[in-house]
Amino acid sequence: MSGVIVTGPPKADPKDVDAPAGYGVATVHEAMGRTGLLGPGIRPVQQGVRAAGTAVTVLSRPGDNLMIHPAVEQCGEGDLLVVTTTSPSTDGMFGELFATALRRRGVRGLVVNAGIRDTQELRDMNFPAWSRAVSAQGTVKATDGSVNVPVAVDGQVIHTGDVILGTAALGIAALRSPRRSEPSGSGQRLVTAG
Ligand SMILES: O=C([O-])CC(=O)C(=O)O
Ligand SMILES: [Mg+2]
Repeated sequence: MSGVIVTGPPKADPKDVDAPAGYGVATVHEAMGRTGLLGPGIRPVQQGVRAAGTAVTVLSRPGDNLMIHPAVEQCGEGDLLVVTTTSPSTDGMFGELFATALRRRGVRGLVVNAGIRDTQELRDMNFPAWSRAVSAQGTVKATDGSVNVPVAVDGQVIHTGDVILGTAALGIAALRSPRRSEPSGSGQRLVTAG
């Protein structure tokens, strides 16, 4: 796989990120016309958290978390990291070390369409995270992939710059703004994870 790292992608307007943060996922999803709900395969790692952030996306090989490293470098204040793999995987590709690095950059949380580990530490850190699986299975750091390209997560395509909202109930939704189709990339989708 030949990868690409897109730097300096368009970011959501902070008011578009913070506006839905006070509402539950179900409310926002309904208000957006019941569109974009991701499947229930992505589950909260802990209860009692809510996160809203701008998507930085990662496409990795299964069982290989190399690309999360450059993705962390692309993350900044108010972002939320979204990771998927090129074929299904439940390996634990994210844990407390990555969470610590992301938190230092002001990142608000994580959605990983694969496995997560160090879950007790993530709860102790109060780091909001949603995943397909919990698994201590280690991953290699060997193969290139992509950062900030569109990624598919449980039935929806998430673009870098989309707004992601997560709460600790069931469900995850992706809601697309019509502006997203503009070539300038100035629009964002609202993605909710609950
Ligand atoms: O290091 C890894 O491969 C993933 C992990 O456990 C961490 O981020 O703490
Ligand atoms: Mg670890």
